[in-house]
Amino acid sequence: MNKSAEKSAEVRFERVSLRAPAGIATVLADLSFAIAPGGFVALVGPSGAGKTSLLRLINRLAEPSAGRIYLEGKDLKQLPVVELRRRVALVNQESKLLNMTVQHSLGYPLRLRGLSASQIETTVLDWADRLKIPADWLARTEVELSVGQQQRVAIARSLLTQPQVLLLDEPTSAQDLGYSEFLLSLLATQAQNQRLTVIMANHQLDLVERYATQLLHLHQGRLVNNSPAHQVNWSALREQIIDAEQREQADWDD
Ligand SMILES: Nc1ncnc2c1ncn2[C@@H]1O[C@H](COP(=O)(O)OP(=O)(O)OP(=O)(O)O)[C@@H](O)[C@H]1O
Repeated sequence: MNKSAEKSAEVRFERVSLRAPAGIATVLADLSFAIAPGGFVALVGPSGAGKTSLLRLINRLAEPSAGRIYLEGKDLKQLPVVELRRRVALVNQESKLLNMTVQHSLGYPLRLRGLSASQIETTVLDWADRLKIPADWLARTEVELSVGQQQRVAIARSLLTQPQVLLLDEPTSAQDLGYSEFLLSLLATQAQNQRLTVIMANHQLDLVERYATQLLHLHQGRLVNNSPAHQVNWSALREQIIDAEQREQADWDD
């Protein structure tokens, strides 16, 4: 990697490995890559390849067993975790509303940042509208929402704090095609216009290929492809991932 790419990188991994917490199994092995500000990264690979683990490293829900991770050139370990998590938001696969109504849950991170009640209300209503969260959901609690509806609320809650980096773990897994398409297009616009850096694990390659600017392809914890999206042969990639998943399933069945 040349020096200017290193300097301008928003997120940079330098020979990062991760071992499973209890044991010697290597979950991620020797990963090095850089993501530019405003990049929209498709993080792909078969189930178990390490996508969730990689996302968890970036907001320090896990620590590398070797190597370093940088945010705007600063080692993550030198950033206070609270500051890091304000700058880097993670929407994981089971985001919860913590027993609050949707409206309270959306306002909660803004309250923590000290915004006034009227600023909170305006921001919440604005982002609910942008993410197509109907007004009648706002008074509901978790048990009154489907998994897909909870997923939308979790994404809105992360976006309204305007993070610098947004980590998304399968954000469209419970959405219909129309909403998935809408969401990716909204994220691409945020990336382009607001310089939001998006790193998204997603299995729906046919959708992802239309919006991503960079591909990170993991296989068994190793980075097997890091390319600008326009250089990727997406149909070959789809075949590769399906093959890997079928091989793993066959090994499992034997
Ligand atoms: N806490 C843990 N302890 C032991 N092994 C773990 C732990 N977390 C993850 N692993 C293992 O690390 C590997 C990568 O898991 P990870 O969840 O990151 O994969 P993934 O690519 O996100 O998969 P999926 O697409 O199914 O969500 C798997 O083999 C998993 O079993």
